[in-house]
Amino acid sequence: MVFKHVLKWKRGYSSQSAISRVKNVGIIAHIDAGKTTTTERMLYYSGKIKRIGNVDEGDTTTDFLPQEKQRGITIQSAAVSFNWHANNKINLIDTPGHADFTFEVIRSLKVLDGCITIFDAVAGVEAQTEKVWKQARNIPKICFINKMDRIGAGFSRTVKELMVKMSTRVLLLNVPVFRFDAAAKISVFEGVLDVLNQKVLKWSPDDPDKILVGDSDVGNEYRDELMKCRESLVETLGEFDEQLVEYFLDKAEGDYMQIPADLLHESIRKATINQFAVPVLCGSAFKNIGVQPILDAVTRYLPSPFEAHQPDTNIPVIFTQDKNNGIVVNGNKNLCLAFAFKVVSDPIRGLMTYVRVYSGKLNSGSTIHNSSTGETFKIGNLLIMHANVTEDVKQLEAGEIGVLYGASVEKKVKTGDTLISHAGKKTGLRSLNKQELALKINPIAVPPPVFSVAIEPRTLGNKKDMEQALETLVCEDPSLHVTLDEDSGQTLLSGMGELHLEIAQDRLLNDLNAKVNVGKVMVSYKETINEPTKFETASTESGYHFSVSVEPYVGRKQDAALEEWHDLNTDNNFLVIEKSSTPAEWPYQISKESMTNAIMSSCIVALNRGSKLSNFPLHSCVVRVKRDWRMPIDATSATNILVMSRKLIGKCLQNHPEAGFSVLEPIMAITISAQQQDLGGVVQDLSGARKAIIDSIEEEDEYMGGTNLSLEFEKLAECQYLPKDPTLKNANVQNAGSSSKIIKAHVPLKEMVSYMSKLRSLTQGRGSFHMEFHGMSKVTSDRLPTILDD
Ligand SMILES: Nc1nc2c(ncn2[C@@H]2O[C@H](COP(=O)(O)OP(=O)(O)OP(=O)(O)O)[C@@H](O)[C@H]2O)c(=O)[nH]1
Repeated sequence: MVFKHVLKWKRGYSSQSAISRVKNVGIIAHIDAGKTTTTERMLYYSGKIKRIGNVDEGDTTTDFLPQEKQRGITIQSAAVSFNWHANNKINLIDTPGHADFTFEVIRSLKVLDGCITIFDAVAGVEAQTEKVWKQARNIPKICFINKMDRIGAGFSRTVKELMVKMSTRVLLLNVPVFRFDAAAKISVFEGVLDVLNQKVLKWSPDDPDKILVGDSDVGNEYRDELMKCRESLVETLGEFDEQLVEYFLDKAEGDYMQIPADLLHESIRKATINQFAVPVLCGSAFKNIGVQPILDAVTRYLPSPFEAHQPDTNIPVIFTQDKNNGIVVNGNKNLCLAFAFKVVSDPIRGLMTYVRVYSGKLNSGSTIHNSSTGETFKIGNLLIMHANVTEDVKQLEAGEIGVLYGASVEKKVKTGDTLISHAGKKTGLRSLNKQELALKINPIAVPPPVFSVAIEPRTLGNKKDMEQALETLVCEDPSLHVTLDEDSGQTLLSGMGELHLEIAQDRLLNDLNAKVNVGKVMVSYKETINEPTKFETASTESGYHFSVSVEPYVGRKQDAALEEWHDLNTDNNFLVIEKSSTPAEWPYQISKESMTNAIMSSCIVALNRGSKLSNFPLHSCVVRVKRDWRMPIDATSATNILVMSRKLIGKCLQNHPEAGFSVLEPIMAITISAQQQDLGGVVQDLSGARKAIIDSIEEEDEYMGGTNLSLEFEKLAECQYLPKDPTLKNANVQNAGSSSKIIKAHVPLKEMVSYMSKLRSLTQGRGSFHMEFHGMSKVTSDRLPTILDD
């Protein structure tokens, strides 16, 4: 397939003006809000696809994995590039909404400059949307209130909830327009009132290409509404934009209707980029209503790579704009800084590494330095992705998202690595100084896994293939973890939830053709240490001396002069190396990084093996290396340190009394929506059989989420002009007599296995729930025997 819009776009856009027309945006929301449906319409209206696919028929562009088509849900983020109005290029990532795939969202957010947040107008602000909104805190957003065609859709109710729950001001760019169907006695959603251009836009329900644009004079029917919306918009912008206030008072003579749309566009753009407020639009993606205005808003208000929040780095750097070279780090126009955010295994190309280039240019065939691993190698080919279709390119420029692949890159780059190269053909990396080569973009935090399954090869001969397939799986999705229990020889695959593991298993068996047996889903328990162990010491005649202890992690009281902290990036464990009396100049032949990496590897293996109490991996522990450590000056390998430190940690754990450890279990925060008549059964089941702690039960209409709601935004929401929600009346007629309640509780994960089917039977399918990891908690003594028996 050839994308004519891609070809039209003039690549090689080093000039400032071209980069400023690129938008790297993500589409985020709770499951089923309509992200993929909206993405599909955007692709259609941009001309990128000729036919609209639908989630329910399994033929959308971005949900192309067989598992996505079968289940009608997004599992992996898919990137598509398209143009909007000739010169604006949008690189869009459709992200999954299910909580089990949160890591997929987090890693996409890391490389995005702006977000479109989608809300289901009936469900309002849902739990996962709140969560991803917080994760995207540095990223400017626009909001789309979708599913306005559904009975019970509440535009204003959702906007109010949005303001209060997300603590944000809103800028209503359009508001819904309804037609009253006298025969059915219901209000039917048919378009929007465009507040800036003072127009009514109506779409034809049967023909996605027809927009029935109203006259610029909106007529008496909508004039009053338009005035109120404009007044509210200008008043909100006026709090932020003095120039707009001046224009309003002087040139517009205090008339909200006299402010030109262009002036408002610029003001909204500044307010959005500075995260003073979020623009809000509405529509129904499924009915093809209100999608084009989202694309206008993306190109007008979301930041270009120039204006976006630049990434956080290990060493402070200065990002500047250069007329000819785009974004430049520390004034070095030849330095290319890129970040790997995803690795995918492709049956033809092998491992494909998705990167975002932040500065300079990444050329195919150039030599790059992976500053996260210290390795240097040549890169092969470069691609730009359009969902599952590829475009070969010679160069990726600052602001672009593309893919590296080829034998020379395979296994040399993993998710979260920083890549550095130099554009100079002759000198290459040699022209970069030590600091530039050590520059790292802060990696992506991997959430802890809560469920596991045991995996075993069907025959001994399948073992190697199994290990390779698991390696590929974890390389693609670092939120999956593989651990090997050395005593039992059992391999465990752990993930974020039941669905996450189900999909991983599907992929393992069907895509990677692993011949394995998979056990039943189990909760991932951990254990922790209650007080520090004794120091265990090893000294050799050849000059090695190490003393190690294991202690509970109680926060990071780092004293940089005395000790160095290293995050083991798993199970909240850390390594602390106390500073020895090493001279300022490192005297040893092996580097400090090699020594540290060897001890870190030992910590991970030894802590994973558990203690005398159980063999659950240790969590929230600190391995401390006492300051009297030393090693032979002329040692050339870190193997001795690796073996020695692993044995010492094992000894610390084995010599510590069993009572000095506690088992930890994952606790989940759950939010259940149930109707009044089902409430008793649901609450009884939760607090009885499931050992839940019920935090609150509230009326759904009054429910506004967490306890830290900002009073300031509650007040602002009261003052914000919001039109009436006529379809709420339709819903009230249909749901007369049944009010919904929201139950919030904390429950051990063990008690929530297969809860969906239980809730269905308790509520006759009317209830729904959302669950997210809250934290690890010590298992009480009454429950411990059952867990250890399990
Ligand atoms: N009535 C109505 N249904 C919609 C609308 N938009 C989406 N849907 C339906 O809502 C369901 C979920 O849509 P998706 O586009 O898959 O939602 P999503 O947010 O991408 O879902 P995940 O990626 O799995 O989180 C599908 O059945 C869609 O047909 C809309 O505007 N109106």
